[in-house]
Amino acid sequence: MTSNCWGYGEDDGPFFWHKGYPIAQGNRQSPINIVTSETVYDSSLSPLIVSYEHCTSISISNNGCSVAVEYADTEQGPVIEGGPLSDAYRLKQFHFHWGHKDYHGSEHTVDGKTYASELHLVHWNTSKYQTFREAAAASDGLAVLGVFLEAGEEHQGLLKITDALNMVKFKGRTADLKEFNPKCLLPKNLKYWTYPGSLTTPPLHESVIWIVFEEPIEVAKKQMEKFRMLLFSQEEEDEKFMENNFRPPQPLKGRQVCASYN
Ligand SMILES: NS(=O)(=O)/N=C1/NCCS1
Ligand SMILES: [Zn+2]
Repeated sequence: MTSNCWGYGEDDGPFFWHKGYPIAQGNRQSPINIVTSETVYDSSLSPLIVSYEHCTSISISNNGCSVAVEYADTEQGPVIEGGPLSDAYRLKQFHFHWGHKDYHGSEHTVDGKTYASELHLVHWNTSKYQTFREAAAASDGLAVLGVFLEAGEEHQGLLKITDALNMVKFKGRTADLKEFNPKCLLPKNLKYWTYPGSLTTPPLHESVIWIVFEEPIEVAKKQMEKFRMLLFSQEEEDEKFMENNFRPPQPLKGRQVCASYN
């Protein structure tokens, strides 16, 4: 399985990834099932500080496995710090994972419960590393915020994203998306779980400090349906609808999941 021939299909999906990426069977893989009765309240976890005031989003694109909004890599960019983080981590991009139907689609699960989708806000450690690429391969290089999406009321802040999806229907398409501040996509309550894990897509680097919010955000069914009209395929290829682009939970291998609340 070479670098760019992985996917979510029957013959290139998550159960095959270990052939090209042996780390898939490593000791700190993600996602995981969060067993709430086994999480441990860590009173040393300070509040997470989300400083998204200067949000220079650039574009929204269909990269063939998800839809991602990219941010400019500038000193004044949006950052997170505090919580389980020892350094400042700068927002690089955010993207989503979702299912064929609303009952599944998230990557992390909570006591076995799946959600319709999961938003990942991907940040990199600019205190210790020079580039995202370098950070993505380092054990403390990335911090990803995970937000669960469940079907319910229309999400006003997400409208700017779901209304732009028709411009990036095909793999490889990119469209301008300026000044989008993703703070509106975070839940009201920032209680979270945190644990050491990995990218959930190849190369599956074990470089992520995961921060998964307990409270889901609500999005309308029609907004979820817009994600499902995206395609894994390019314009001139046979249509393959982009759905079920999630990796199932991986073995915990003795890791401790900490809770920011008691
Ligand atoms: N889903 S994820 O956020 O863990 N995976 C990624 N791969 C490249 C950038 S983020
Ligand atoms: Zn992701």
